[in-house]
Amino acid sequence: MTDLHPVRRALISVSDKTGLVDLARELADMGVQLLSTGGSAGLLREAGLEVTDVAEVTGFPEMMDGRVKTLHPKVHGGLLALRDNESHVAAMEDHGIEGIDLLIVNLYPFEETVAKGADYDTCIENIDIGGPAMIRAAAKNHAFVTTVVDVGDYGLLIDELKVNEGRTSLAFRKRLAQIAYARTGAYDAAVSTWMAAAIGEPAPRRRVFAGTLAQTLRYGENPHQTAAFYTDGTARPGVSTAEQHQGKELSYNNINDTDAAFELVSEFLPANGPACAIIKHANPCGVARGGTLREAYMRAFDCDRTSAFGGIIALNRPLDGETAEEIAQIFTEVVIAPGADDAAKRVFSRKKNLRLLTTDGLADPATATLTLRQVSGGLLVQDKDNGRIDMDDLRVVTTRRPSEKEMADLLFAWTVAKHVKSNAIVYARDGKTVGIGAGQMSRVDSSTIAAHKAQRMADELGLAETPAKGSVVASDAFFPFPDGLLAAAEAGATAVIQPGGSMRDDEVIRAADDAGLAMVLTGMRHFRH
Ligand SMILES: NC(=O)c1ncn([C@@H]2O[C@H](COP(=O)(O)O)[C@@H](O)[C@H]2O)c1NC=O
Repeated sequence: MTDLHPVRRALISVSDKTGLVDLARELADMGVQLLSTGGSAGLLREAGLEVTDVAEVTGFPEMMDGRVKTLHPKVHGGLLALRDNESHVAAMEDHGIEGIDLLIVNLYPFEETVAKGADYDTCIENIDIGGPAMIRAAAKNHAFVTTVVDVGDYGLLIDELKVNEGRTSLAFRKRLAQIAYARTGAYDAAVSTWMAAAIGEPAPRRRVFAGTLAQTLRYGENPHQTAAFYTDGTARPGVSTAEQHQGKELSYNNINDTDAAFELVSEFLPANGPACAIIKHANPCGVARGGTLREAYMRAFDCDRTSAFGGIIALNRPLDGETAEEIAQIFTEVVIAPGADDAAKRVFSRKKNLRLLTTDGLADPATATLTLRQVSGGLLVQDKDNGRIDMDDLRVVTTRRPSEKEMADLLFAWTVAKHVKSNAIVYARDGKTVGIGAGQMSRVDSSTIAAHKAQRMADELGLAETPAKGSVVASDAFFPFPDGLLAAAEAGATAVIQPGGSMRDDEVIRAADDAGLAMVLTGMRHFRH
């Protein structure tokens, strides 16, 4: 196999024409002959470059609204022919096929068209056929042909050609071929995913997921694991789309925790007041509302000062200077917020290791997206838990109704519990968590841990009594027995929110009545594993 292969003839057919003229000019200067399709050729000609229309090569005009332009043996033969195979060379001579050494194609903007919410027919018309066909052909023949599918690779191509005096190396062509197949694969993944949604197919027989490398990571969850971060093109505000203002690169665990933090704080609409969530190991260790952002942060911090050290902080409003000053008092890994003012940025510039991320708004908790989890030999796919309840969805099942204040705290605690790993128990009072029990195999243990954390908060802050006294408690799933509920009552909770639905609901409700608790059932569970 020849290693360095000369580029004498290039076919250019691009939808995104960014950087095209500059690239083509460089190629022309190197003596490369340019072939091109309608719009691309027009642009190059306007720029004064000499171009041959593909239609002239094929002998057929572009037709059917561009559905057929390059689908012709003169194009595909030129891309696929093995230059060192006698019968291929003979076929080229017999049929007047000239080799194409370089293919520059980017595809109809199908993904962007879908993202804009275009109608069915418009999406269909934006499925590129000729482009992927050429890309796959050229990439298969990487022994001789160079395939460029990303505008971002134009510079690399020119450098490669300059270094090798108008030729490309096999290693370079192989690398670009891999990128090319990933591009056509991702393109078809987008088409099939869109079609599944369009025809209402929730579990298509074959499912393809695609991602674009956003960042290679120094390591994974642990230093001996390699890792990388891929984005799926979704424009959702959050860790994948945020702007990083300072600090070193995010790690695997940072990305995971920042996502958990921002998704949680996004539950709290800015119009309903400032809110803050502090996350450690993907679980909240403090969540609070406040009159100001600073107050929301301080109240969240007070829930579990020990765990908050080295945490990830998410805010539902743009970060201001006074909140930044407060946050800067201890070591924090990441702060994410829908904006940050100059004063805040000035404060953080003193903390070189702190990463500040700003987003374009909050993530809509009601958006229907998918979550994926890998198991050995497969992927579990489900809708993201975007279930939400309000006051009207609650069923009061105890003799005593929750007071208005209890009701507000119940809904707050329930919202937080949705973001805590199961079994989740959350104590809350006055719009702040006062004890969170996460990820235990027994609900009673989660209850006990949450109560213990509340007591520790009392000790740390020098409070006269545990803040669990007079709190409310949320449980992400039903209490199978009265024991978990009684543990909460013993800790001082006065009202309970839980899904209900246990075989022993009657027993649990009786126990609540006997303990003087008010209890509401949501009819919705929020397991999170
Ligand atoms: N049908 C074909 O034979 C065909 N060949 C190339 N294309 C696409 O046409 C676009 C470029 O068109 P133009 O140069 O006319 O702006 C590229 O995105 C390319 O992938 C085609 N269009 C759609 O399939």
